[in-house]
Amino acid sequence: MNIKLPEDFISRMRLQLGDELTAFLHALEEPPVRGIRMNPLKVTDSIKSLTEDGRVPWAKDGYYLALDSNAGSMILHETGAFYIQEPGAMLPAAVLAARPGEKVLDLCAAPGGKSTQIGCGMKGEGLLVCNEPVPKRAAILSSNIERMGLPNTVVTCAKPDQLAKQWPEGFDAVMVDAPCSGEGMFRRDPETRNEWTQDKADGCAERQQEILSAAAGLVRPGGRLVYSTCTYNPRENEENARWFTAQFPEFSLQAFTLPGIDAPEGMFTCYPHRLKGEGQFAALFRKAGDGEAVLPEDRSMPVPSKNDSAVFAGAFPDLPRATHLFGNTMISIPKLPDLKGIRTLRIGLHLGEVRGKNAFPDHAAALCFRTPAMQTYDMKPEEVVRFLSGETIKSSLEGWTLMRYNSLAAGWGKGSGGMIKNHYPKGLRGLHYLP
Ligand SMILES: C[S@@+](CC[C@H](N)C(=O)[O-])C[C@H]1O[C@@H](n2cnc3c(N)ncnc32)[C@H](O)[C@@H]1O
Repeated sequence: MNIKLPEDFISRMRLQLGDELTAFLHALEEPPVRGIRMNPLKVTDSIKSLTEDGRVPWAKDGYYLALDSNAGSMILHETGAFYIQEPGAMLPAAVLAARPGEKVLDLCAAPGGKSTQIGCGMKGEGLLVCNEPVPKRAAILSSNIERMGLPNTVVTCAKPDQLAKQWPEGFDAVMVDAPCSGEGMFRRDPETRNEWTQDKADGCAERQQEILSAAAGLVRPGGRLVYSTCTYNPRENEENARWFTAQFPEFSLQAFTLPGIDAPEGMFTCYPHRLKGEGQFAALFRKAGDGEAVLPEDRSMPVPSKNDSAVFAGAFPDLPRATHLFGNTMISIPKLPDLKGIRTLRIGLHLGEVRGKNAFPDHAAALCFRTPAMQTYDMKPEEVVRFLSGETIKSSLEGWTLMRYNSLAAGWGKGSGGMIKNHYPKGLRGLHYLP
């Protein structure tokens, strides 16, 4: 790795770390640390071949991952058995500690590392709104939410101030994992060293203040806010955290501890020479008072006709009942927040469609299925590789079939005349999956 660190960055880190600078610079030239988070909604036992590098102390279900692991190409990745995330990045959601039944907003959510960690902690109960203002990134976020099988999740694509107007004090907990100067990426992605300038970092600090200002209004009295970045820059981190409590005195920093982490002042930075992970900062705030998170319900969204509901429930009796129609898709969400005027990509669990007399299940519904009473087909490794590339599978089964691998659903197939026709989404098909 021959890309030099910017001189201004080194000078600032000297002031920041003093005697530790040499150890820090040395650590930046070491190989990066990788990690993986098992999906507790799908996997009950850890997957031995992927978890033998040991646990990440501060993150439930987090493990270190060998540098040369090809976990991202594995079929188990496609079935949502795990999410690849470097260990430092697992800290902010661990600090937020979202609980089942809460209303939680992840304001800067793509590609979904923190969102999926939060969603797993909520065990599919309550409401998780994942927002990403950049449309292409929001689509990736939505697909990761689907893959991990998280129901009760809404994916929006909006600016934070629009959400602040729509949902004042609507959430028990808000995550602000803000866009930043990315110094914590210098080891994992050395190219980022070339893009860094002090001016850019200053620009990030201003944008972070705008996002935090919007976030303040979204938290209910007594609720929590976690602010995080993947940079070491105090202007974006500690100074912004203190700026926030000065601007919004109803918020105060809260001490937190997690295994291997002690933050008596409510702020913590992962430095690679101190902890096994890449750079990450997290601050925990609590809003004064005590109040309920109230999200106005949307009563204008269409509901499926009785006939269509009956057709769908008849074909898929084990799926939850459809509560609304999102375009042509039947969805299930216990309480629908008011989404009028907000660009929305995903609402709750997408069940499927009814066309005429026929019901067609959605891919998301397959990935959310936990204990199917319906027809399943357990694929062998060579079959699942073919299934994920769009091929048919030989079988005498008839009708809709949940296609599984290692007890986890990979998608839908429909059996007819000795073949199971492939309903794995065209956009996800690929040839390079590994058993
Ligand atoms: C650090 S990344 C988030 C990573 C994500 N939380 C995860 O764990 O996978 C910051 C995200 O904020 C988005 N973003 C950019 N400008 C924003 C804004 N003004 N408000 C909210 N999010 C913004 C970026 O597009 C980017 O996806």
